Amino acid sequence: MAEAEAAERAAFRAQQPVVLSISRLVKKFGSTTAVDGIDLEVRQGAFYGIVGPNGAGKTTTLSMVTGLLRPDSGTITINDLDVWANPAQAKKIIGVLPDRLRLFDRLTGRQMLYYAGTLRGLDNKSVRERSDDLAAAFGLEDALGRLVADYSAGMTKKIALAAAMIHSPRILVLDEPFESVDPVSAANVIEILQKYVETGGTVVLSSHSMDMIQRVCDGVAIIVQGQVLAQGTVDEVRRGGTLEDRFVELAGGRKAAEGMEWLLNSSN
Ligand SMILES: Nc1ncnc2c1ncn2[C@@H]1O[C@H](COP(=O)(O)OP(=O)(O)OP(=O)(O)O)[C@@H](O)[C@H]1O
Repeated sequence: MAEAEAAERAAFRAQQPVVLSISRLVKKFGSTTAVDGIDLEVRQGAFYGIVGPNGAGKTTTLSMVTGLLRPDSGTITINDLDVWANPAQAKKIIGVLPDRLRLFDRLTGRQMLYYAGTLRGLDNKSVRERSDDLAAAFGLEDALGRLVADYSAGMTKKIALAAAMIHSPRILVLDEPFESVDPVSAANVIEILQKYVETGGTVVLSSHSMDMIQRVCDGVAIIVQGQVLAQGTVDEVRRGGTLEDRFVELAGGRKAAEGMEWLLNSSN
């Protein structure tokens, strides 16, 4: 986005209320500290990206934010509501796209949206109307009658995203929403999400696509080994370079070819 526009948006964003606050969050799995004291604040209307190398703790963090995984310590509040003290209330205002999709895939797309909507308390008519709107927005009109088990990876991602949005949540937490999604569909999804944040919704997503984050997000956090090493507006974090350069610098540089002589010499 243009620099002046980005600065204007950042100034506006700084005046918005904090909708997600993460404080001193810790999660260990045995001897592995997956999340090591994370502090983060996300304001209303933000399009916020969380990036980090594989195993950095992104999914673990987002699972705790959405009430799926209990933290060892620390607090998470959404709209001033402590997620782990009031999980049922908090979940009403969150839409979740989890990382490892475990869907009821013996349902058709329409049945899955019906299930998601009804579970969130919507009546039949609203579910039907919203399902049609979402299917059109995600280009899934022709797939609604088919079993989700038979969807491609990208289609599965899109139906899960539609299910996450059907109850019009105030905050969407999306773990790698663009993985396997083709570029045209990704652009459509981004457009939908941009409209959503323009009308006061908030998006928090994790992604490995630095280009996309740099292009569409206004805030970003770089997480490495369970800690936030940089956070702020995308311009603050990238410091004049690209987000990818800053990411590689903080993640410890490239070292892929070291010690791989056996492979590199294999054609001799
Ligand atoms: N259920 C679990 N049991 C044991 N260890 C786990 C569990 N879940 C995550 N971990 C470990 O916690 C660390 C953080 O994992 P996490 O999935 O949060 O990383 P990530 O940043 O989402 O990675 P990726 O980009 O590869 O998806 C890793 O070392 C992982 O092996």
